[in-house]
Amino acid sequence: MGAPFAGRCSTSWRDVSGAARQMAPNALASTLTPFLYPCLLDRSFPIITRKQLRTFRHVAQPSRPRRRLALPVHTRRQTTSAEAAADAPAVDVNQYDHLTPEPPDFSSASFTDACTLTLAAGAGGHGCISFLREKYISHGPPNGGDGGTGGSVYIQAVRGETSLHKLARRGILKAGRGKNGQGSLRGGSRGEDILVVVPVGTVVREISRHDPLVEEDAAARRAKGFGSDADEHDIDPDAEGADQTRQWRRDKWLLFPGILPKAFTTADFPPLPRPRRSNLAATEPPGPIRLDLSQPMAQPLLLASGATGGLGNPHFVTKTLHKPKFATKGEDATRIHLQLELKLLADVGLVGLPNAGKSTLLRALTNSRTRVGSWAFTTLAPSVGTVVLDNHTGRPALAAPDPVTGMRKAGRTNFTIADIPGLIEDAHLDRGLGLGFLRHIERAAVLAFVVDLAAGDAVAALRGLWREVGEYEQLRKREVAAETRRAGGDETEEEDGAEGDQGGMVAYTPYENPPAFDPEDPSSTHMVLPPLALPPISGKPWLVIATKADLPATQDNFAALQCYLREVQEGRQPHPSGKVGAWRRRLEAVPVCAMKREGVSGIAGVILGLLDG
Ligand SMILES: Nc1nc2c(ncn2[C@@H]2O[C@H](COP(=O)(O)OP(=O)(O)OP(=O)(O)O)[C@@H](O)[C@H]2O)c(=O)[nH]1
Ligand SMILES: [Mg+2]
Repeated sequence: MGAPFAGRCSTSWRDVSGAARQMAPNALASTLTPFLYPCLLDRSFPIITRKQLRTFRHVAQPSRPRRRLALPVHTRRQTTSAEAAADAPAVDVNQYDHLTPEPPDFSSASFTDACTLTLAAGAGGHGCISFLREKYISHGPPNGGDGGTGGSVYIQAVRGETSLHKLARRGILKAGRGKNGQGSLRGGSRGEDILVVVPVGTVVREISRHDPLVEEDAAARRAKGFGSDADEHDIDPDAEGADQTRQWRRDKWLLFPGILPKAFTTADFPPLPRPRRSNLAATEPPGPIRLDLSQPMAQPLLLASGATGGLGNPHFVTKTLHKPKFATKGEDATRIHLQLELKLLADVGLVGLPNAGKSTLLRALTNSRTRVGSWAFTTLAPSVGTVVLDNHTGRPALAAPDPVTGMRKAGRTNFTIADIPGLIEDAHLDRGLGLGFLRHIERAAVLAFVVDLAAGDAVAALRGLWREVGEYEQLRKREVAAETRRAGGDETEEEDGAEGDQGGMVAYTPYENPPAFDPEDPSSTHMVLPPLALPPISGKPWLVIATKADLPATQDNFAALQCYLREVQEGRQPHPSGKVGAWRRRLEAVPVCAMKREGVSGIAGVILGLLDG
């Protein structure tokens, strides 16, 4: 019961409630509300408890409005079509346009293209200490089951996933722990596996790893006087004292209830069994993990196998010890700290200054609903659109027939275009949104430089864009070289213009055609494949799309751009990237007004020529 309201009003609740009981609720509401509500609001009503107030509120609820009866049809006033048109809000049905969209038409998907993630395999379940108890067998033999193996962590690249934002939010993913063993020799069940689903195009790099078994081995080596860099083959695992460090590890043993911990020092404990790995561990990729999941995977790939479970007490029966009252705990599991980086897979990458019209162009070419606005950095996340060719019927490939088979490639029915946020001058110094988004055009087969003809010198803009792309390429090379050094691989850096490397990255190939596994070769696993070779960015075919050609006084700018490209193609001008072996076979500039879809239809043909040529 709440505290009563204190007040000065002389009317008592009893008077009001007595009156209320005699009146119909609606009548009460209409009669008393003008009087009561001010009293209640300034808390001047005497001794009304909260419960009474609730009762009053219930009584004074205004009744629901009555349902109106439908009028007979003949009594309704018929409105003429002219009147209806005058009353209706002025909506121009032709006003909506895919290229000048309103905010509700913008797609707003969350997008994350890089994140770190910790994956923890499941720990093993504990072994069980149990003894057979049956009628007439009061002290039977030990029958504790082994602990279950922990859950494993798998990864799979699938089509349909487009972003890493869900994983970025999780931070850590843990597989299930194995269940403990039980009596009657019942082993614990396996822990639950987890599957990390990533978009196709994700690059996975291992940052660090916590492997309890490796750390225990290292500790054992140190205890025996070997340096941490001692070769594994130098150490005899069965040597006297090899398991000394594990023997007295209290935390590895489970004791029967009632046994005091001091029994560890007095009882004749067997040596702790050597740590075991589950059989699945043999199929893990060799660490440190570096994967390029550039294809959809038919099956998940194991990243970290669960730890093995502990041993039940029957394992410790000896000639002298018939009823061991101890079992071992399950092993701790591996934890891997990974960096995931998504590099969108698109055939064409749009590169341009902010506000150049990239997103409008993407909307003109595809059904993309990317945001468009007349200010810089409208686009904050990359988006990919698909250009459908000839209504999905495909078109004959332009490439020459294969000299061996004499067959032409299958007709292409579509190609994809990636729109990324705009680059500004000195983006490599982290101005604007930086260069990070260029990772999404790294794998594109063709680069389309989008230049705004109405925003000053188009040639200077093109040179500025190439400068930033060149800086990005240098940055990536340094990163890859550092990563290769960390992984203990080849330290030599690739020469400019040579085949691009992936920092020893292992490209994933579906399981259908696994390379032969050679048990004699320690480096041979089903994952080791030739490194992926991509041409450097300056070696990719490229074109220039000159936007806003509808605006006045842009013709001269376009003519100067065309002249510059012709000179670059003929070798009279250096390539804008400054690289010697850069691509300059067929340089074209396409003038368009993306907002009115003018000149856009020719772009698909030019791009197809570069893609298939
Ligand atoms: N006149 C004219 N305006 C255009 C054309 N293309 C785009 N615009 C306008 O230019 C402005 C910028 O267009 P966006 O497509 O958002 O430019 P963006 O390059 O994607 O810009 P960021 O996302 O900031 O990098 C918008 O107001 C468009 O309507 C064109 O061909 N002609
Ligand atoms: Mg944009």
